[in-house]
Amino acid sequence: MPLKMGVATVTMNRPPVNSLNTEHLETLHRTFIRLENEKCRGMILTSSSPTVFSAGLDIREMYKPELEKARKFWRTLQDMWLKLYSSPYPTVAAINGHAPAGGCLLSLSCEYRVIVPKVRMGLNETQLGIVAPQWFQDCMRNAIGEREAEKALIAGRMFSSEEALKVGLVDEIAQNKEECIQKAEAFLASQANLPMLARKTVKLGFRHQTLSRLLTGREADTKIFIDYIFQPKVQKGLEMYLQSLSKKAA
Ligand SMILES: CCCCC/C=C\C/C=C\C/C=C/C(=O)SCCNC(=O)CCNC(=O)[C@H](O)C(C)(C)COP(=O)(O)OP(=O)(O)OC[C@H]1O[C@@H](n2cnc3c(N)ncnc32)[C@H](O)[C@@H]1OP(=O)(O)O
Repeated sequence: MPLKMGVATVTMNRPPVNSLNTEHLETLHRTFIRLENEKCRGMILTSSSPTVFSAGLDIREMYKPELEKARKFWRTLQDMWLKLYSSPYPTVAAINGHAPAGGCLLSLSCEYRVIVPKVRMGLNETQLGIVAPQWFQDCMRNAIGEREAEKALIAGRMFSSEEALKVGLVDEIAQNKEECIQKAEAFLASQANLPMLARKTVKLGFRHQTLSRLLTGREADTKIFIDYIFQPKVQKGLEMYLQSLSKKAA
């Protein structure tokens, strides 16, 4: 995590697709805490993969899990998201590859998004037979508005880079990762002279409702997750999805 002029670039590096298991989520959470403690001036979130930003939650954490491990997984996801979404420093996602589901959530939790061409992003949970949790939905709604979010979430729509720009899911398209990082740095530079306290207060004001919805209902949210994924038909769906992903590789 190099800090250049107080700006950190956090590069996810969990091959092959940066899927988010408990350990990876813990690493991200610790990183965001450290950045806050070190009074970082801005953060760029990106990926070491040339084709994938993040494939979202690691489906193997939800497929036939032990109950306590599944609970821990979900609480760690909540912790990581609460830290990122409420970060006092400016955040940019340099989306240098596909960003389905939890990968899309990561980018939506940043303040500004730059994407490379020819990749897809969105909350595709419905297509997997699972449901994007309320706070995932809130992040999408906050980015693109009620009507577009409702349509996208019901369909589990994956947007192309161009479609994402058109609907406001991302702020800019860059030609490649290098340009993506340059544009991310330019956004952070545009924020650098703003009084930090005022900036942070306005950001948290906008995000307060979404954050408190989870903060006041964390246990209930965990229970909803557990009850949902332990349903036999949901497990069957996850099994088939995992098989389809593996078959693709074969
Ligand atoms: C109100 C009620 C609310 C109830 C809430 C309850 C439940 C909801 C809970 C959570 C919400 C879920 C959020 C999620 O994030 S679910 C994950 C969704 N992710 C996806 O659908 C992406 C799947 N992956 C892909 O589409 C592709 O892999 C890719 C990202 C486009 C990359 O393609 P590429 O061709 O480069 O790679 P491969 O497809 O060959 O994959 C390589 C390798 O990785 C494995 N893999 C891919 N994605 C995942 C994943 N998300 N988890 C685990 N493993 C993954 C894939 O199987 C391959 O493995 P192999 O061993 O075969 O090499």
